[in-house]
Amino acid sequence: MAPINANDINDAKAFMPAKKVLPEVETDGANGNGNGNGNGNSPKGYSYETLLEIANFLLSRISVKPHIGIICGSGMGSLAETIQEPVSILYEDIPNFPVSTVEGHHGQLVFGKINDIPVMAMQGRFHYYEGYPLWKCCLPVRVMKLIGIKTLIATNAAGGLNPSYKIGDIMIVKDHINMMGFAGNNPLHGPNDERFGPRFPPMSKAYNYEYRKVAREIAKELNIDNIVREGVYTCLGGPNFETVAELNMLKMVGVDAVGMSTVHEVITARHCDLNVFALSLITNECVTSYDNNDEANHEEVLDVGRMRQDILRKFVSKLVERFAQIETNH
Ligand SMILES: O=P(O)(O)O[C@H]1O[C@H](CO)[C@@H](O)[C@H]1O
Ligand SMILES: Nc1nc2[nH]cnc2c(=O)[nH]1
Repeated sequence: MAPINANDINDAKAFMPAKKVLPEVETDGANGNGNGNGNGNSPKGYSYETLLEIANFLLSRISVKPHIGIICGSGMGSLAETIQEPVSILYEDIPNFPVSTVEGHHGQLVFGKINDIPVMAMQGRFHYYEGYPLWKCCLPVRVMKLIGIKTLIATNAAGGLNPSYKIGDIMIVKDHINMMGFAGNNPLHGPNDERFGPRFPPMSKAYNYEYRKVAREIAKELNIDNIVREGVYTCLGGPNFETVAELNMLKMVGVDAVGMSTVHEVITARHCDLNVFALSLITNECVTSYDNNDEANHEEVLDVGRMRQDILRKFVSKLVERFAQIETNH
């Protein structure tokens, strides 16, 4: 056989579901996991001033400041299609902004209104497995804070680990387990900038209780309470889906749904005092038995997102309306 060369290795990218050029893997920490000093103060991190520049760039493009930020999960980008009077800005046109590389993540911000409430939606989030350090995955959350957003609604696609969960269920996230954090990989790793928040932020009330209660009420009003659950989410680094043994371990420690996002975004959001609501769309049932021949795959994840898009749009637009009311009353 002909010897393998660098071009052959590059050709392997053709088999990846990437739609854009992959980012350089950023290893600005001594441990090579991309997190060392990566909280915005390292030479390779982004300073408060750089984030402010991004925020000001965005504010110069819009006429109304958004109150609520929405992160659209894999295959859930159509949530942003409910936005009226939309102003879309591609990530690649925003100075110093990362770009989306994953199928099902369009790669743009959409500003406008949902039920008359000014919002900003990320049609595409950034994942650790794309090669971004966690602080960079969460950079848009800090930008949200700087442009005046008070509430973050994070959505994600996740595997259902709780045996009672079905494909297409929507799980209100009541808590998370930061598995990557257990190994020291945290978006807040590195020097702390007090202008964003404290060195040691609490996480015991990460997912706003009032929002969760209202979300359950909305589920009843929309007659979808039979598919709406409440549970614990965890994020693993990905990009591979989990082994049977890994899933059984997660189940034992109380995880209801597993994905590859959200946890670090929520930590960053709580650090800078955003109110947080998160939901998981259960896109696949996790395989916890060696007798089960099913295998998780990204196409199915995207298909379930499409299948549930109408319900999710209705649900999220009600959430936006009611969360805004709660904030006005406070
Ligand atoms: O968490 P979101 O971005 O919704 O996507 C989830 O679905 C993808 C795997 O199919 C992974 O990116 C996982 O994190
Ligand atoms: N880690 C992980 N992420 C997912 N995203 C959608 N489904 C899954 C899953 O089963 N596992």
